[in-house]
Amino acid sequence: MTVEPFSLPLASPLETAGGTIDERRGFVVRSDHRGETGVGEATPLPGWTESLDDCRTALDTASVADSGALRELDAAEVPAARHGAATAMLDADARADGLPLYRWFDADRRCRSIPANATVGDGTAEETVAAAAEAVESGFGCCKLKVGGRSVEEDVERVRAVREGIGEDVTLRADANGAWTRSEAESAFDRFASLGVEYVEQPLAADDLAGHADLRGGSVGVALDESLAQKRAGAVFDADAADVLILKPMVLGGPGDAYTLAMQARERGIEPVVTTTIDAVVARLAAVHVAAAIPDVAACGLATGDRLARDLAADPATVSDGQISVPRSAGLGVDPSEVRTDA
Ligand SMILES: O=C(O)CCC(=O)c1ccccc1C(=O)O
Ligand SMILES: [Mg+2]
Repeated sequence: MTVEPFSLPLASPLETAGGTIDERRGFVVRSDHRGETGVGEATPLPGWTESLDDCRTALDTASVADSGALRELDAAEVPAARHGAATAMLDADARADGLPLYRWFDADRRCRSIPANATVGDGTAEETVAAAAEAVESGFGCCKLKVGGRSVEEDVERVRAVREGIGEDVTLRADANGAWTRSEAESAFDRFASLGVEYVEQPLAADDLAGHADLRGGSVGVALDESLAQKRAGAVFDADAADVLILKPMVLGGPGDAYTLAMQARERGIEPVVTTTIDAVVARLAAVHVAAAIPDVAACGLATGDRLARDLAADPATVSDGQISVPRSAGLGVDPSEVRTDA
């Protein structure tokens, strides 16, 4: 296994209630397995995963373990490092079996494209309406707005302005990134109901599973994201705390773990939604394959590639009309030799 660092600036930083993401640093991982070279990506996001230093240390340690690198990497401790190594192995496996990765997960499936939501960062009402309108203009049928960075009053006005600007037919979601108190969340949910908001991601702090369970039951759903990063999925299931689970393969330890969790969620009547952590092309492709393996998947947060100023390779999973095309070639759909950290 080889490990190569990269650093990619964002052309359009993502403003959230938890801060601004303006650069992504990580590692390209290559691994020889079953006669194929597979490629993976470990792009940690502190707060969500281990730090960049801890990721590097874990990958270096795993790469000198001559077999079973994956066994050295604990999904709870170093999820991004494990994602990098696991993706490289899966890419090689799927290549060896001549299947696109999503069909390596489920050979019976055929999927040409998956629906995506547009991701609209925090901003003034005018900025938010402009970004949402541009997304709808380009064909997105679902927009996710970052909220929680300003007062509930202001966020309600932002969402109202967007709803008026884009009409009734576009699905609207919000993501508070854990910013609200229980009473702020209750008032936001009341007001969002009449604006047709489908669900709010992480309205409350990650550890408040009981508070999230109490918010459920109305027309606005509860989606958990940070809670899943912090807690075991079993605790989220046991608390009946979610209508929707946000699955970020980079946070969960890899594409295989994310796929397994998606299927477990479905069995419990919880809708899985796959998203990136604003990753480079290799990890975005892995997430696209996880989403493609889920029958009738809901719109996913995977249209994030255009935020990067440059990338590790050309992206074969193109976005058009709010749909992401699913690569049909074996593995992830990118040639490992075309993945370059100095691009
Ligand atoms: O879900 C999306 O639309 C894009 C991904 C996204 O919002 C995100 C990206 C990086 C870190 C956290 C988050 C988040 O969902 O909170
Ligand atoms: Mg989120």
